[in-house]
Amino acid sequence: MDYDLIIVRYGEIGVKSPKVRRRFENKLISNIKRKLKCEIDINQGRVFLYPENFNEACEVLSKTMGVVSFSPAVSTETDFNIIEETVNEYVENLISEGSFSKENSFAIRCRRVGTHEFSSHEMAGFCGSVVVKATGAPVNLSNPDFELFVEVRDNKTYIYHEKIQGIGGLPIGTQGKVIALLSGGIDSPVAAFLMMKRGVEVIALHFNNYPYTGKSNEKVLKIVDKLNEYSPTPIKFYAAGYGEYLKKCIEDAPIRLTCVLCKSGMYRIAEEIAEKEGALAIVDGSSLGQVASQTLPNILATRYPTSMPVLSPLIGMDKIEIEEIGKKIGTLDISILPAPECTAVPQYPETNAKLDKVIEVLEEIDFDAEVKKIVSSLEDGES
Ligand SMILES: Nc1ncnc2c1ncn2[C@@H]1O[C@H](COP(=O)(O)OP(=O)(O)OP(=O)(O)O)[C@@H](O)[C@H]1O
Repeated sequence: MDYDLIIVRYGEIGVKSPKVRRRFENKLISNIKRKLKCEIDINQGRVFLYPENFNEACEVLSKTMGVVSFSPAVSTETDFNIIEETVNEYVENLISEGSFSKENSFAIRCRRVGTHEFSSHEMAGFCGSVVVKATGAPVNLSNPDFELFVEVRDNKTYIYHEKIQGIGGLPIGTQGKVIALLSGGIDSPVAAFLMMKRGVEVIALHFNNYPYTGKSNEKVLKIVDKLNEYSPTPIKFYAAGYGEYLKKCIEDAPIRLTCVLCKSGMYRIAEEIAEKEGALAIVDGSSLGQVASQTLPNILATRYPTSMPVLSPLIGMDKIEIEEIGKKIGTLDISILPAPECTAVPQYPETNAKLDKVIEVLEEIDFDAEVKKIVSSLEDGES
């Protein structure tokens, strides 16, 4: 099919006040433009894209936050004779591509914006009769095999047959920045993705537990690369060397508390980076009860030293639900690549941490000084 343009629909942006809406629309357009060189118009709640390569454009739109659905379309003038010609040509192309035949029942779905001497119902009836005349296919308005969409907007009319689903959400960059704790496991990439979908710019922070895990950051960098497919700009990546701090926790604190102290340190360091980067929250992949560190007492104890909000978008999800999202967005395949387990995890990790005891231990290990040390030696850079 020789398309002229792609019609892009966005959802929640449409219900904002005009000022906010304009800002969100501009962000959506600039995000698309960062990934795709093409002319873009915006009009009456729709974005119109005029790409050179339609496959590439569809690929970009399917990974752009804020896009609810999109349709490659042909455009024509709002004139019955020209519409008849265009519908005939469109249907001919569909038949030769094998996507429609006279055996398929069909319906015309018409929308109309502007002032015209016909109703959308009349236009649908007209286009339906054109298709019947050309193909002999039966009309079925309630349960058709095939739908052809005719969208009349003032003096322009658009014809398309596909509504390709996008991710939805809000354009990245409309909701500020967060620091996402990215482990290389299954959950944290999904958590980061869900926050990106709500319009935040994510800065990734990984803790390298070497020598208690492998030395390489390769796996987590692959995950960042995958998340980059959904981001208009490359995600900034920080890697913190965490082995020395873990050694201190193991040697100088009750062994059962290692995971609690490990997580507390992550949040505190994330908070320091957030302040430097102008981020207003921390995101992690906690899911209640999934592992020892994710019980309610431990969540309270680990977050205590941090005053910044820690957002856990997976907190109420089951592992299967999380894995399904990971699969859909392409991070799961990377997350399940083999990697050494962390050997700093004690045999019996604390699942019922007592806050006053944790506070006491944090003082004993001079937590703040440890955090400072790690922050000052951070490696940062774009992934
Ligand atoms: N090495 C790490 N670097 C950065 N963040 C981490 C690291 N380890 C854990 N986290 C953060 O803490 C969250 C909870 O980690 P935990 O190890 O308790 O659970 P998990 O189910 O193994 O998480 P994941 O599947 O994301 O690895 C992770 O989702 C992630 O956000």
